[in-house]
This record gives sequence, structure tokens and C-alpha cells, in this order.
Amino acid sequence: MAAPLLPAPGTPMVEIRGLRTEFELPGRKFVVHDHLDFSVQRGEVVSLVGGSGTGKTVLLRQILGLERPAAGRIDVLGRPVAELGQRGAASRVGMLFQHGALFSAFTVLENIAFPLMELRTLPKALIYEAAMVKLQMVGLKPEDGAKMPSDLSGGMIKRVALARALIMDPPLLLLDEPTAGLDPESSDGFVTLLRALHRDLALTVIMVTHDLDTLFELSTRIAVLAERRIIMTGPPKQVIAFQHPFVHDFFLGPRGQRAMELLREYPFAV
Ligand SMILES: Nc1ncnc2c1ncn2[C@@H]1O[C@H](COP(=O)(O)OP(=O)(O)OP(=O)(O)O)[C@@H](O)[C@H]1O
Repeated sequence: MAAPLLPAPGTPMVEIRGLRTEFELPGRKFVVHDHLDFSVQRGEVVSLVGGSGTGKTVLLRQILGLERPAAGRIDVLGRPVAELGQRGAASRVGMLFQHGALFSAFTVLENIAFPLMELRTLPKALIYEAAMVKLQMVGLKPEDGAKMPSDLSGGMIKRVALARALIMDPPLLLLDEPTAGLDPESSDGFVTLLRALHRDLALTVIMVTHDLDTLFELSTRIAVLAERRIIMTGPPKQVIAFQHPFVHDFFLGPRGQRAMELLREYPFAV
């Protein structure tokens, strides 16, 4: 019997306890996470922030089941992540990689259809129909489906990658720097799209971002990764008030005034 897509009511979408992540370097171990606890409830949009190299992307990859922890437990949608298997994870967790990661030799529609094609369970015509629905869901036109990735703007690449991440209707979406590298107009458009999709598809979202506009526009909660664990999590206003050098620099350093303006601007940021 196929496992249900959603965990039982009240069970977190993601629950991480006592996570330790290490990488082998010549002659020593490099510890990225230690005693890290983190959980995400259904419907939340949680932004992970932290200094460069603190292990935000690695954490997303672990939630996707692409990396094994040295210790600790990661449950995704109510089950140990290892049990999802690679194919299972793809159908339950959508991931938007930082640089889109499109296949350059495939058309837009082939890129979007790829995860379903790999499953080899549905007829091709049905798969392309589903891909066409997702193409339009992310605001692209049917004729864009025949284009090659090299013909696309940065904003379009992100949209195609998002359509591909959503092809299997996952209830959980992971976003790694969704607006990095986009000009302000494309970035605003993409944030508006993400906000609408979160609402319309009842998605749960975990996002890594350095961009304060994206962060305040979308987040219902922020989690701060520092000292190898989540040192603070809460609504934006609470996190900004937390006394820690990283939090101070990130929100209240040179960018602080902008952060305060954004807090006044966005009703979400409570
Ligand atoms: N496969 C790997 N082997 C060895 N070290 C790795 C591997 N993957 C990640 N690392 C290291 O783990 C640390 C955390 O990497 P990660 O990419 O998660 O950081 P990040 O918080 O996302 O950083 P940034 O904000 O700069 O993107 C880095 O020092 C990185 O070099």
C-alpha cells in the first residue's frame, strides 16, 4: 500500500532531533551540526538564516534524504527520512536548488516532466499534460515549453525549476536562496508567486535566504543556525530582538534600518 502523503494531524512535517553532521577532512573531522533540533509544522514558511558555511544547504539536503547524518534523527512527513528512499522523497519533498539546476539539453517542458518520466509509471502524454499545467501554474506561457534553458531569463529559469519541484504535488517545498541573482523586479514577481502557491496549494515551506525582502515577505517563522545548531527560532520580531552577534549583524548591522522598514511594511512579520 502506498504511504499517505501527509503525516497524521499534529505530527510535524519535519522533525529533527540531536542531529550531528560531520565531514572528513584530511587528518580531522569537520563538524557542521551538533545537537541540532528543528521542527516544522504544517503550513509554516520557515526561513533558515545563518552565516556562510554554517550548514544551511546541507540541512536542506538532509531533509531531502541526499545526505546521511553522523547521528540524530530526521523524520520527514512523519517517517524517518531514510525510509522515503530517493524516489519517495522526490514525490513528497520538492526542492528548488539555488541555481535552478536545469538540464541544458532538455526543453523547458522536458525539464518539468523529468521527475515523472524517471518514475516510468505514467504514459508520456499524461506526463506532458501534467507538466503543462505546472508550467502555467508558475506564470509561464504554453509556448515557453518548447524553449531551451539557454533561451530563458534568470527569473524564468527559477520558475521552470519551481514547476519541476512541484510536478509531483509535494506537500513540502524546500527553497535554497530562491531569489538570489534575480533583479529586483523578477525577485518581487517570484516572491509573489511563492506566496500565492503557499496559500493555494497549502504548502509547507523551508527556505534558506539572505535576502531580507524575501525573508519578511514570506516567513511565518525564522530559525537561526549558529554554533552548529538552531540557537533561536520564532516570529521575525522576536528573532530580531534576540541578543546574538550573528542576529545583530544580519538584521541590525548596516542593513538594520532597511530591516526595520520592512518590518513595518509587511503585516506577516509579527
Ligand atoms: N560533501 C561535502 N564534503 C565536505 N564538506 C562539505 C560537503 N558539503 C558541505 N560541506 C561543508 O559544510 C559546510 C556547510 O556547507 P553549506 O553549503 O551547508 O553552508 P551554507 O550555510 O549553506 O553556506 P552559504 O550561506 O555560504 O551557502 C561548509 O563548510 C562546506 O564546505
